[in-house]
Amino acid sequence: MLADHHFLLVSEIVGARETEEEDQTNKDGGRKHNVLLYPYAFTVSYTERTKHHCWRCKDIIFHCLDEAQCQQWVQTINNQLSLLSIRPKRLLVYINPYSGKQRGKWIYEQRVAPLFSRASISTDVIVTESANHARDHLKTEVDLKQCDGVVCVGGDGMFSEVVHGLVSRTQSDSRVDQNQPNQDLVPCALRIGIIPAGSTDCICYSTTGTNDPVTSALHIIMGDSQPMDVCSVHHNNTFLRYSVSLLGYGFYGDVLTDSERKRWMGPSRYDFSGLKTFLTHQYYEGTVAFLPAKDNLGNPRDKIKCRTGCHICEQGANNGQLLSGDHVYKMAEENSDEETSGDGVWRVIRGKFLAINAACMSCACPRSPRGLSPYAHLADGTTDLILVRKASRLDFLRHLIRHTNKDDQFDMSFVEVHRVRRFSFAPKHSNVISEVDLSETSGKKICNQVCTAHPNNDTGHSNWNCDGEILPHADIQVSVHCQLIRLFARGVERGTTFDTYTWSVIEGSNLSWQA
Ligand SMILES: CCCCCCCCCCCCC/C=C/[C@@H](O)[C@H](COP(=O)(O)O)NC(C)=O
Ligand SMILES: Nc1ncnc2c1ncn2[C@@H]1O[C@H](COP(=O)(O)OP(=O)(O)O)[C@@H](O)[C@H]1O
Ligand SMILES: [Ca+2]
Repeated sequence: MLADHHFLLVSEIVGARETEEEDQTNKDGGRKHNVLLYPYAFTVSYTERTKHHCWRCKDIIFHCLDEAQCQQWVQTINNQLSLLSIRPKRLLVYINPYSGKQRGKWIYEQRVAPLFSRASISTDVIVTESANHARDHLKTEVDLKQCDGVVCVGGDGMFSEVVHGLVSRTQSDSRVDQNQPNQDLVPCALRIGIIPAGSTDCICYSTTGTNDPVTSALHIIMGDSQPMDVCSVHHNNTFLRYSVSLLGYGFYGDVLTDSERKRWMGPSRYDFSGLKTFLTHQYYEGTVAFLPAKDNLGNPRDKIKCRTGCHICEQGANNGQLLSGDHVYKMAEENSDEETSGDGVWRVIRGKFLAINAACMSCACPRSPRGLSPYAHLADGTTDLILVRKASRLDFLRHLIRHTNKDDQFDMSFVEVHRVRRFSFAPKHSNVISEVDLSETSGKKICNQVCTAHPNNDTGHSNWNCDGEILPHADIQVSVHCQLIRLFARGVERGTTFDTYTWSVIEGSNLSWQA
């Protein structure tokens, strides 16, 4: 072999192959003498980090004296890779051809499939024909033992379909009843990969640090694994949906409701509906009850970001956030003497809100690079509950704009934020008796609220935006299920000076990180 040195970690190699003739002359053009001295060559593809959390697949060509040596190198490298059991070998791929700018199929075929084939991954590809095609296929038809993971090509809605399919299938295979709000759910065995091709791509961005299809494909190939929390949403004792990113009532619910009628506009429908909803300036009255998270999981303003190998998420998993163990929890009215920082005390807040948002992860996306709750964690078993009370248009605008820059959107008198394990909401004008009782085992009614019957149930209510789907009920109960699913991702890697600083504060030592 030629003495041109390259160090490659096996764990960062995508695959090896004998170099095609055109590659030898094109890519290795500057080294024509190599071809004469060493006529045989093989190419090793590997991942390289570039800017802004993006990864690229690079090639190195190695030259050999004889063909047998060349083949042996290729075989040895690929054998080593096949021993890495964390890497997927068979994937089930769902493509939503209508996501975002309708480029999902092109993105997959042109940018992702060639990488999978380099990594010797075999795929079953399904282009969906209607909404819920992927969900129902996973729920009933697929033999899950026949693949090592599921990949969705699309936006947050498509990811949500795959989560619903996999989580529901796992529960029904284990005979677990999803309708019980207190039920501990069985974690899904298969990992999920997201190839971003949607309108918001918040889940991909929050778990990889970017919305780049090639980066996501490389995380899948490397067999990365990132556990993630899932919220279950119930109305009384009926299961409604799961949520992994944003549950938003008021502003984000209204933006979504309006934007659904404008799907033809593509991703810019959210800007249009966002402006319209902002100008409408509607507020909603209701009662929020929540169970705060344990103190060791930090708080939404502690400036500790969730990063690869996050210690807060590790604590969350160790806390044993089993929902069925909640019987010791009791109830405290707001402003009561009850110790509210300790675990186990429900709090109740009544008011008029412009928005009620629960962010189970940062919800960072290209529109808001720090996200709705910049210090929320992917896998700690909690969600950050953000209450935006009635305020002037100008103040609300200042709050919204802060999502797009570096200023603290929570540092405003009408905004409060709590890290919670469970919460519930009851709108004021409801024609049902809203019974917010999440703790069946306690035998105590946590919050009983008899609301005034309203003649027209359509007025005075917003809708919940549940990861981009509109929920049919305003009064809901939400529980966070710690680390219920896993993604082919590793969380956002450290890299900036600020992150390194935060890290050293947590660890009490000066650890640095090379990106
Ligand atoms: C005046 C300036 C206002 C700017 C405010 C910017 C805040 C943006 C925060 C966005 C948080 C998005 C959370 C993710 C939601 C997705 O699940 C959902 C569905 O995304 P999808 O259509 O499936 O890609 N998208 C929306 C916008 O509701
Ligand atoms: N073939 C299809 N035809 C119509 N709708 C589909 C199809 N496949 C998936 N969907 C639905 O399209 C919606 C939006 O998908 P998503 O991938 O999130 O795109 P976007 O980010 O643009 O909203 C989801 O609710 C999903 O269930
Ligand atoms: Ca979380």
